Amino acid sequence: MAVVGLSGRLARCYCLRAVRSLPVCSSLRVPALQLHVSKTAMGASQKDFESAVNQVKLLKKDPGNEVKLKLYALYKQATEGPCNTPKPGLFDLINKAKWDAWNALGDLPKETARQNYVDLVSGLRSSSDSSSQVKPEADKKQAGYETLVITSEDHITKIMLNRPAKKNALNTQMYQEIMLALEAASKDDSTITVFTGSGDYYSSGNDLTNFTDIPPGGVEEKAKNGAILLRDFVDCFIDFPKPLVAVVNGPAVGISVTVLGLFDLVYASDRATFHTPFSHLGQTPEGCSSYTFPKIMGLAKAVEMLIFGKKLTAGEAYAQGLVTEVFPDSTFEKEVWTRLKAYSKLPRNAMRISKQIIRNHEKEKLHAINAEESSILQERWLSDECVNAVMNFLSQKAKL
Ligand SMILES: CCCC/C=C/CC(=O)SCCNC(=O)CCNC(=O)[C@H](O)C(C)(C)COP(=O)(O)OP(=O)(O)OC[C@H]1O[C@@H](n2cnc3c(N)ncnc32)[C@H](O)[C@@H]1OP(=O)(O)O
Repeated sequence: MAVVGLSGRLARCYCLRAVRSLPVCSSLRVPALQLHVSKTAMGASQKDFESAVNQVKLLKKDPGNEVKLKLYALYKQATEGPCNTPKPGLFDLINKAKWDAWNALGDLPKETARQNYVDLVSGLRSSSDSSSQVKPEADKKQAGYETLVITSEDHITKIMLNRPAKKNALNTQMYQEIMLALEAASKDDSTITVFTGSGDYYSSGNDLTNFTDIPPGGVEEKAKNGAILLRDFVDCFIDFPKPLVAVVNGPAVGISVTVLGLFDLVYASDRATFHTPFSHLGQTPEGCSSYTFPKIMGLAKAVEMLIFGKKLTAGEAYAQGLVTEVFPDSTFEKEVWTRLKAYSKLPRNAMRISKQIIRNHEKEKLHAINAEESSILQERWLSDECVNAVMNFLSQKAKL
């Protein structure tokens, strides 16, 4: 009984929430994992640490209570230093187990705890990855994703956003699965990677219910975690090494529009629209759009979209250079996939290297812009303007 309770309570602590609902993996055992734990401070940066905290949520398998306790203890040591809180009472089993784990770290320096946390997560990730390798057969739906449908066929990896009942709004799980999918696609044998949406929408952007799940650290912690997630998510697009194609099957909103500036081809159905209503939501541009949009369409048109929330038709988005080509909805799928299948036969390395030449000199700049946009949004999410706009949507008083 204690173990079951421990799992539930621990899951609420320090970014372990996502692990709670997943099945326990008996192949993940503490001694093997401890081999990955460095006993000396190797100097993991704060960014590495924050990224590891985020990666814990990506684990596909529950690492078990012992490892969760170890993660908890290292997290506390890394962020607060040695345990100096009173020991919980004998019958407070869960908090006592947590206290014991933290206290056992003694005077371990914060930096070493930070590094050990990063190493432990890295070990967990490799165990998790190797136990969930993609099947060798191509052209099969890849398992392990709940919010995406991923298929590989004709040297094309297709990532389909798959929450049609919610207009493919991006919830936290979808952000995380997309990052995983991009990492896998960057290494698989496909030549190009394609994003599309299932149902009538491409995507309605950030899932506004993301704002409702407040962690123990309160709204500030929520905003901080959101900014880290956003930065990591957009970084994956900036760094993606192969040609990236958006097949925009219907309306696109918010972050699903802004990251299009980081894609290499954007094909749109004539039913698609492109809408970035940031001011309406008390928010500000993300996805590097504060830089890519003025560059793509000129300052005047970028301002209309990003500050005044003007919704563009597919034809207008094409005229502004955001979209590569528009197709009639009735023949959209057929025409686009015929085109993409032909492109996918082009030499893989040549395409990859060409993308590098075209994009690499801007990468550093894009990472810096992404970091800045994310940190500005972290503040915005705490503003009355944003809170009121989200409340209005959630209480069904407002739609776009
Ligand atoms: C890591 C954080 C990054 C943050 C950065 C991102 C910035 C953005 O992306 S801002 C853009 C945020 N998106 C929105 O504001 C869109 C909100 N949605 C709407 O206005 C309408 O739903 C929409 C115009 C898209 C579609 O309208 P309808 O055709 O009338 O459909 P419904 O409203 O009935 O939608 C069906 C169903 O889906 C839910 N839904 C749709 N979009 C979202 C969303 N973005 N977040 C959460 N939920 C969404 C909607 O509530 C309905 O749900 P049910 O009522 O349960 O059926």
